[in-house]
Amino acid sequence: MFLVVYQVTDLGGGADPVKADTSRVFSLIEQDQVRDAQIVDKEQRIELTTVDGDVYEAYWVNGQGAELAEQLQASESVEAYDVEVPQDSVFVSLLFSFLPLIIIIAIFLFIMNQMQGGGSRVMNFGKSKAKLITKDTPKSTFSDVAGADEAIEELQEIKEFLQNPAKFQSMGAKIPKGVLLYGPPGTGKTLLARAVAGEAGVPFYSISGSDFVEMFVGVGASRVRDLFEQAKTNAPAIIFVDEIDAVGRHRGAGMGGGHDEREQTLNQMLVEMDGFDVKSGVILIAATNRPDILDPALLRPGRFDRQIVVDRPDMEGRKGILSVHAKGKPIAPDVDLDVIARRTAGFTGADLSNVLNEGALLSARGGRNQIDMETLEEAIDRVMAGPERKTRVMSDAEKKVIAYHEGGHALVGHALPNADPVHKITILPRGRALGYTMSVPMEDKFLTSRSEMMDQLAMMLGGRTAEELVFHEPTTGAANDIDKATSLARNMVTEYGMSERLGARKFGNGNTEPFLGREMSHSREYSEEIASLIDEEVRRLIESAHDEAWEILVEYREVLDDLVLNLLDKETLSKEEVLEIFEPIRKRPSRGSYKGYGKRLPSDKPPVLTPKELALMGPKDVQELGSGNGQSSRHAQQAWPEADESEATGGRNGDSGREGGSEPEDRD
Ligand SMILES: Nc1ncnc2c1ncn2[C@@H]1O[C@H](COP(=O)(O)OP(=O)(O)OP(=O)(O)O)[C@@H](O)[C@H]1O
Ligand SMILES: [Zn+2]
Repeated sequence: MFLVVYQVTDLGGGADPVKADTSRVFSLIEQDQVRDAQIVDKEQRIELTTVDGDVYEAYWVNGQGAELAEQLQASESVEAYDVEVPQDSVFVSLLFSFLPLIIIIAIFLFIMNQMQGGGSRVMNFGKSKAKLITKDTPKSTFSDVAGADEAIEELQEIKEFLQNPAKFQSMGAKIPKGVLLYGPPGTGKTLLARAVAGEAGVPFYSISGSDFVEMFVGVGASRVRDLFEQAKTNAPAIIFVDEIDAVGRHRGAGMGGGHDEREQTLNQMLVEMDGFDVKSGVILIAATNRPDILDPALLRPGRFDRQIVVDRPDMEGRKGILSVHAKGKPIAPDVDLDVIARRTAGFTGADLSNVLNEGALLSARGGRNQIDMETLEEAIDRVMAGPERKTRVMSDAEKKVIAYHEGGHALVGHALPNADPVHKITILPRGRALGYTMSVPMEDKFLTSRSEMMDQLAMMLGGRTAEELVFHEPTTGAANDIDKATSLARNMVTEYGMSERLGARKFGNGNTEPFLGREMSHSREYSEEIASLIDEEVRRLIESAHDEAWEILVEYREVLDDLVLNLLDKETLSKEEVLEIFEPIRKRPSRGSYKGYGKRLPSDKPPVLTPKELALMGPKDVQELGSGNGQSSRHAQQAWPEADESEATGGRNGDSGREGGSEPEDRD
């Protein structure tokens, strides 16, 4: 910073000054030899240019500065002189006094950042603020959501409230403050929440729980406050918190006694929820796929006390979702959405929308102007197992092993009475699988019987068994099958009470996904004896399934060879082609009755008939059934010959269809 006295001229012009004695400088000035000068007060230095153009530099002692200035001013030859008083700017001096503090804070931030898992989040949390909370008024309506009729019905009330809060308030109606949507990823929870806002025409504030947690200390809680403030000023409105489990986990259950930041955020959310009431016209909708780990405080009355399941769609639902997403796409006339819905058991809405999108991409790439059935079939395979890897080169020997392996699955499955029909076999590598056999259940199932599980076990082991039988050498290809078979057998013993020796009891088995502290208490809820008994029973189930697969494959070795030849030739066989090859196979009889009753004798009385079954029977049969004499009871037994073995068992609902069936039998 220059303190300019008089006018500033070009000082010195860049020539290097010659060092001169102070006395010389004084005398030069006195003799009017100096043209201009620059005084640097702080350094007690003077730089001068003589009338001859020489440049000198000299230092003076403290106090001489004023004298110099006086002399310069008095001198007649001096055209200009300049005093420079270098002074630290306010900013610089502040910087220096706060520098230690700044360094400390920087180190602290750095450490915090490291603790939060690295990255440069601290540096850009200003940025993330912008995208963290999004606000819009969605255009979507309930008609964009298919296959979730029950959820929509439940949300109807919320929509009506948001459309006219005053009406509900004047009636003193109790409206839930919070609605929790839970279900697997991609089932349309976000879509539903947006549809409520769209239907009611209210603003939709959205934030994701994991974003909260990723943020920097103390910010999470204040963001929650912001969010509620904003929503309240724009009420009626919806606040949508996706992945609420990220903040709403059981408090104090994290590693090392809990995550402070998360807890603060959660507490703030609870405070906000308690603080607003129906009058505010704000409704909180949260989504999670882990409702089990939520802090119970969140689920208490007055908070998320309305809970709605959003599950994988059933066949009708899948068809509906497919039609929603087919809208606006050029679908070829040969496309039958019914067939596609049937083939996609276990798919979520997101998967199905992917199928149509993949179909559109494939068609565009292939230069077609319509999406046809064949393309959609290919799209299903892609969504199910990743894109076909045509480039992967497989040796002929490996191809043969894979063909026998897949053939083993298919043949065993076909020979068993309860396995799902084979839909397709391929030895084309896809995703992580080297080949797969796809079987499709006839209908969505919510209960799986013991006999069905036994058949599934044998089918799972069919691939490995074929390798053993044909090559006398198993490969790594069966690892995934073995994994699945083991967990199924283990579940049968420890979850579904299907072991005769252990009875209908549950044993925590660590098979369920471990979470929080629970994992530990899970591992041992029973004695060593029980543990080894469980192992023995699991082993028995697997062994008997293995034996069964072996028997079937030995019996139909010729059919297996035939199938393999065809597979090596065509790589993919359709259902019809497979059925033709399997022509000689006779289905095995139903398996022997379940002995798990112990001393208890099963009733020989058949179950009641459903109205549909009654309608199918002639009037004579009904009469006989109703008459109650010995003869009719024998008749009834014949009408239901498998009375004592088709014992329906504790169901795995929903995903059972996928478990046993349509998932690729992976050979990785
Ligand atoms: N029931 C449905 N009807 C129509 N489309 C659906 C349905 N479910 C999902 N989709 C499609 O899948 C996409 C993803 O669904 P969405 O994001 O709503 O799932 P989500 O349950 O919120 O998933 P996540 O738990 O991963 O957040 C939607 O944008 C929509 O295209
Ligand atoms: Zn396999």
